[in-house]
Amino acid sequence: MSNPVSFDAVLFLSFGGPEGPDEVRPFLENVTRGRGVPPERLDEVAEHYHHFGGVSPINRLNREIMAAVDTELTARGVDLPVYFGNRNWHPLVEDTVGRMADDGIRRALVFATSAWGGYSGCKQYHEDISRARGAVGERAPELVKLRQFYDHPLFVQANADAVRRAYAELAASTREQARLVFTAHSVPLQADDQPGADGRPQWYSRQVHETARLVAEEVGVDSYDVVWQSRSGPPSVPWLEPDICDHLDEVHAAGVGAVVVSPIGFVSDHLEVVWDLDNEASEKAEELRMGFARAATAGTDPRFAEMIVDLVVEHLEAKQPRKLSTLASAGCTTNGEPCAPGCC
Ligand SMILES: CC1=C(CCC(=O)O)c2cc3nc(cc4[nH]c(cc5[nH]c(cc1n2)c(C)c5CCC(=O)O)c(CCC(=O)O)c4C)C(CCC(=O)O)=C3C
Ligand SMILES: [Fe+2]
Repeated sequence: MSNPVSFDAVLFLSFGGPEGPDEVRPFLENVTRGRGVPPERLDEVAEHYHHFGGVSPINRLNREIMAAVDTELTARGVDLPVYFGNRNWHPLVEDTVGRMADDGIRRALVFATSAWGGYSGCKQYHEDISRARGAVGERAPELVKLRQFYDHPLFVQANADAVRRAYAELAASTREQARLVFTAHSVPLQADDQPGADGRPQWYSRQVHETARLVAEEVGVDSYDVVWQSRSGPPSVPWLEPDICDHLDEVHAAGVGAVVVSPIGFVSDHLEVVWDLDNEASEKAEELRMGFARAATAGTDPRFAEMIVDLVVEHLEAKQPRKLSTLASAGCTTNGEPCAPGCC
């Protein structure tokens, strides 16, 4: 007799990125489809990709995480294949879900590479799931997305250790006085104002602040900042602020001599991290003659893959969630249903 709640695969669902110069434009067009991003912004972002030969590191990094997840699943005795699908570039999630159907997959757990609630981090992944299933039709497997993990202890610890390593990179003379600055992707204020699963607005930014608090606490730093990066859209539309570069001016004027920048908003060192932080923000710090150390993202830490498997096992065995915050972790729904009516 078959177990009604058994799963036969994991789907690793991410953003996607181009892997060659010819792919940059079509990728950007997929990302911004109907989203009101001005063409000048697209030209500018295309340049960032071309600076790296038109190749985003995101797919390679995701494949590395998936390999680690595969090893960890085996180590924990969970026999599930891992499939890879993206929202904006190949392998596209529609094609992957088709392949899963061909392979006879009936029900899969979905890990999306965003820790957060909100439109881009949660609801848009639900839309991806629902669109992919629609494209495949009746044969499509049931897809259950795993919950938001912004406060999972392994995510917090991986980020905290990266912050400690970044402090160690700074010259000893500036280390003591260095300011800890967390960054995450900015979003339009209107998007952040949508109610979350708890019915209150600022679901995304509240979770980012919560992760920052938990990571700072783990590192033992009691004063820090949360700022935003990579804003796009027309200048007339307000987004979360301040931007990291404006913030560097501000802390410099206040006498800060060095910063540790921790991109907790992202799970890997993809293009928005390496361009906007390692190029733009680090250049800005150099202009200001401030010490600058960028903490690693959590994805390459072995604890990140361990956390993914933890989330899988938590779901399979209906365990108590391992979470450090009292703020909710929503996002776990079937076939792209919203977390709650009107959520994110
Ligand atoms: C909250 C958030 C996350 C974190 C949660 C998550 O990880 O999901 C995230 C991740 C990422 N964002 C990425 C890249 C881009 N994001 C863009 C545009 C936008 N992002 C937004 C938000 C977020 N984005 C928003 C509100 C827009 C405006 C247009 C829209 O409403 O959709 C654009 C278009 C150009 C531009 O407008 O800058 C690009 C190229 C990459 C891949 C980088 C690589 O290739 O290595 C990743 C992981
Ligand atoms: Fe949600």
